[in-house]
Amino acid sequence: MPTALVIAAAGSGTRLGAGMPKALAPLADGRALLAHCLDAVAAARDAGTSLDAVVVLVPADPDGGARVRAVVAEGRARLGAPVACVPGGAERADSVRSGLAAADRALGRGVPGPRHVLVHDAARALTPPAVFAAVQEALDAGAVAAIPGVPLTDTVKEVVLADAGAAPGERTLRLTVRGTPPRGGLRAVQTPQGFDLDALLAAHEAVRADPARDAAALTDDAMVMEAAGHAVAVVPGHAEAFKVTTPLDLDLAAALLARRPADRTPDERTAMADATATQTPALPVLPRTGIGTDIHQWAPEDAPRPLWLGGIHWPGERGVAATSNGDVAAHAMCNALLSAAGLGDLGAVFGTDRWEMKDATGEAMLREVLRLLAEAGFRVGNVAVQVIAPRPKVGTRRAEMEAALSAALDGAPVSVSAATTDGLGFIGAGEGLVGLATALVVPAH
Ligand SMILES: Nc1ccn([C@@H]2O[C@H](COP(=O)(O)OP(=O)(O)OP(=O)(O)O)[C@@H](O)[C@H]2O)c(=O)n1
Ligand SMILES: C[C@](O)(CO)[C@H](O)COP(=O)(O)O
Repeated sequence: MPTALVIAAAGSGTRLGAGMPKALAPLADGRALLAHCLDAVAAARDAGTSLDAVVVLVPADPDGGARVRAVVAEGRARLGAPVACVPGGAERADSVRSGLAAADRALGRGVPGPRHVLVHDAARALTPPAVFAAVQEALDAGAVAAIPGVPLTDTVKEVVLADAGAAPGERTLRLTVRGTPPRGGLRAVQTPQGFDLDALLAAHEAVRADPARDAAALTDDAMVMEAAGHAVAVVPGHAEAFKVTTPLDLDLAAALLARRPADRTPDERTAMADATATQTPALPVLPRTGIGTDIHQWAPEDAPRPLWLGGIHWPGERGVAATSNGDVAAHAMCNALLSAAGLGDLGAVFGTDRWEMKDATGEAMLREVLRLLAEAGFRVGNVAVQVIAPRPKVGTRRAEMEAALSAALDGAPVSVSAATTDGLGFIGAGEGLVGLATALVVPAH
């Protein structure tokens, strides 16, 4: 599919306060934010994202524009696609509209089939290749719009200005809470945002022609598509796709750069890590172990349920009482992995507000835990899980369980074992069964 990338780099960076256009602001290694963004695009391309044209929106003022063009000139060879620089507008939406027109020209009209565009913020300079890939995959699968999103970690309030209670003449306006949207249904969205190019061109044109629309209120391009009535798919984003907006974000960027295996010498990396250590908390450097358990009651004889254990179905075996599929092996593994990464446990992660995970299979939970681990900078070393129950006979299907559980963890080694309790305790009495797991995780970089 012909695909253009539009990089919005025309902003002034008021909130960063660097005294220069944000695209030029140096990160910890002295290189401009936009240079890092171009590296991220090159890395995405190397990892399989296909790009046929790149448009970079540069500041409209001649001096800032020339300096940003110079950064593009230095990085263009790494992109492996024709690159055009176009002056941006007053608001991000104005800039993007100019970029889309340039993308339209660059890809050419009359090509059979859809043309795609990825709209990316230069300010999300450290976005990992996986985010580009997820957006492009969704477009290739037929989505007209696809955006990366991450679950929220803060509770969000809708607030209103209220001066009730203010003394006469008091000028202070107070904010009061109007409501609290359920957090499980919210996502913080990132870029690149991917679209059918012709649909996005038409949607931007429609909002531009609407005098009631304020360009400053159009904070992303998905909104423009939503206004035109298009469905917008959400794919997994990544914590490292954060937007450099305030000076604190530069500290986070410095910490990330110090741990990335970029094309720097070991001495350069050590120097950066030393410089960063004074500003940011130490990053994990050692393997970490974790422990997890899960216990379920057997389902009552008069309300039978299927048994899922170790990622596989056990026909003919009595299932467990649970709202999920009750896979104690997978759940114990999730707990052990979260414990190893210091991310809490299943209750904390999937508790009451991750409604999209309700009724999830054990494998889906493991995949989500793996994603959370990656976000926190860890990959899985290995997991050992033991089922404590007189039945089913785990040994007969151990290899199948190990294969299913390992597949859910992208191939990380999983070993499965089993034990009984010699008839003792609640397990021996046939009340329920236990999953017990240990996990080792290691820093991803
Ligand atoms: N008129 C604008 C405004 C923003 N952007 C780009 O849109 C992205 C997201 O905007 P933001 O982070 O808000 O950047 P600034 O507008 O530069 O920052 P501020 O709002 O603090 O001034 C940035 O990569 C920015 O360069 C743009 O191309 N044109
Ligand atoms: C497009 C965006 O990055 C999605 O989160 C965001 O809306 C840009 O907002 P900004 O205020 O222009 O930084």
